Amino acid sequence: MSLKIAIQGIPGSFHHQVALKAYGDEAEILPFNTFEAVAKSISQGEADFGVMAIENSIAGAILPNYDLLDRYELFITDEFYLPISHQLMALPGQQIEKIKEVRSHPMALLQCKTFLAQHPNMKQVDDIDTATVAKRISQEQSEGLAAIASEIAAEIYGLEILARDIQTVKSNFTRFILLANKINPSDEGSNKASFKVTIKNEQGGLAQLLSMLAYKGLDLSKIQSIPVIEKPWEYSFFIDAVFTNYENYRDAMNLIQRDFGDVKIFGEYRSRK
Ligand SMILES: O=C(O)C(=O)C[C@]1(C(=O)O)C=C[C@@H](O)C=C1
Repeated sequence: MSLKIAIQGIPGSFHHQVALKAYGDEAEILPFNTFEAVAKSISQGEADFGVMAIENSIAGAILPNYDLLDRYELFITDEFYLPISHQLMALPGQQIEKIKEVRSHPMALLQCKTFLAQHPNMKQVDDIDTATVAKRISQEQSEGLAAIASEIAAEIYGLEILARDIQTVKSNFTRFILLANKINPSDEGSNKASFKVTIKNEQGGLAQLLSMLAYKGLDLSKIQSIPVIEKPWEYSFFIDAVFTNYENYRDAMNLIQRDFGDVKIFGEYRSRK
């Protein structure tokens, strides 16, 4: 029986590409319009796994997805870095000067900010995902409308590329997390963990926490503060850390719980960078 994989988006979207690369062409893809619906599908066990973008090298973190990970009690089983190239596409035969509106996923529009600033005649509109816009343009034969999406989306939906590689810098990556509603069955090769620490707001508290993590040999690849919504102006810290010694990493987790505050571990997996 093939695995059911929840994603936000349709064939041709970047999530769809990651799902096939990570789980194989045999996977059954469950497409959703929102990240929240993806999280719900995984937590209820409808999907075996899910794919969720968490961070892009140009546009930064997708903050609401940290909250979904936490609120739906999901676990990170792996990560995936996809190189992202964006193409401006429209119906065949359209001229770039005649494009009045460009639609895409908000993260994709952000990654093409410099190009879009050079084309002020194009009104920018957020949409569900990159490929959905390409599909709609094709189905409705919309003139004067362009999508920002992948080359694969242009091929699938029969659109013509009007401008290539329009992301602000050529080397552009999105980090995706692979999610399940159960913890990773202990992977001997784990050398990375994602966890949330909620500490009291005391002078030097965060500095001491970071020193302890460094002392225990944890190399932080990301730290993201997220508001604790029940307590205005208090924050949790979502941390990704790489380690070489599993025992030292476990010690660090125990020390956080003993001396600093609450720690919630989202997953231990292999670093793919
Ligand atoms: O719209 C898509 O194709 C997506 O897969 C979404 C998404 C994102 O959520 O960041 C994925 C990768 C790119 O960073 C741009 C958009």
